[in-house]
Amino acid sequence: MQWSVRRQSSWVQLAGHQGNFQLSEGGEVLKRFSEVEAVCLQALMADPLRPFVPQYHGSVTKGGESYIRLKDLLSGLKNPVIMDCKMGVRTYQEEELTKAHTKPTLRTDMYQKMVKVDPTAPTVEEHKQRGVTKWRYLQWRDNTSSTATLGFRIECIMVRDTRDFKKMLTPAQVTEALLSFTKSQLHILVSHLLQALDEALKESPFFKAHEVIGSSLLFVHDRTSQASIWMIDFGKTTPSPSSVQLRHDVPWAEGNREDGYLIGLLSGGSVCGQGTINLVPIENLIL
Ligand SMILES: O=P(O)(O)O[C@H]1[C@H](O)[C@@H](OP(=O)(O)O)[C@H](OP(=O)(O)O)[C@@H](OP(=O)(O)O)[C@H]1O
Ligand SMILES: Nc1ncnc2c1ncn2[C@@H]1O[C@H](COP(=O)(O)OP(=O)(O)O)[C@@H](O)[C@H]1O
Repeated sequence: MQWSVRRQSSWVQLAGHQGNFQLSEGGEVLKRFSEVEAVCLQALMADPLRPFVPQYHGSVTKGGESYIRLKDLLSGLKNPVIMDCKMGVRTYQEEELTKAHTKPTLRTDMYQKMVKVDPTAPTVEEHKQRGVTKWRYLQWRDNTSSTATLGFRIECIMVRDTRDFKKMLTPAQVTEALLSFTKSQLHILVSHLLQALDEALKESPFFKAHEVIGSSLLFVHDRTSQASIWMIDFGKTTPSPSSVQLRHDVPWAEGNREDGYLIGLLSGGSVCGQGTINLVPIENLIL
């Protein structure tokens, strides 16, 4: 996942794969087609979670590429503030672990991403091979972020503001402005939206029957009364085996398929509720 901010007019892509999205007409975005994601979105359109999922309009082929058509969640917002939180206690599928054990493929790009963050993270052997398996990389990312402990991690926050900052002089002033602004929205997000989402998840046949891996909650507000939370990215969300009844609120152990989604929702809600937003280092706020 890149910490990228790409802007096409007012549209912003906070995270995710480069080149996966295209802005389309009529308040839609196009996301590179994935069968797994399309099947999930189709099912979600008839599920209690529908109000929390961008409207799905089927697929389209453009320039020889297939895309999923989604409602543009930023459409109509002048100065959106967006936060992408990746949910769950792990971001790799169990199949990735099996592959790492049985048929390991070494990824040089992931080794390089790892070394860039922490040159001491790879083992002696990984340094020698200049590669790590995808499972090893994703697990390392989970363990070195809040994913494994809190059940979610903040991928990126973006604040756009057209207020006049010219006379805002000191770092303290800027910090205070940012924090007070974000804080004032937390109340809305926590008390209303997170609770409503929690209730919808508990009612949802889709949620009961799916292992939700690597999916994000996209928080969007525009500093007015408009605030929303959206479930996005179902590229690694798959039906759980019929023999497994997922709870979503217990830790993962190999074979139990648990994703820990509700652990993340609960801890995210309590972090926000206490107003302790210092979980997000200031340098990660992109203006
Ligand atoms: O965020 P960083 O540390 O860059 O790592 C990324 C994210 O984990 C991506 O997950 P997501 O799409 O949920 O953000 C994952 O894509 P997958 O969805 O394919 O697992 C990428 O795997 P590769 O696409 O194999 O590189 C991996 O390189
Ligand atoms: N329907 C949407 N409307 C507006 N922005 C979106 C929408 N879906 C995704 N995005 C933006 O794109 C980013 C990456 O989305 P995601 O589905 O996670 O991509 P990937 O599968 O490549 O990881 C999000 O963080 C968000 O900023």
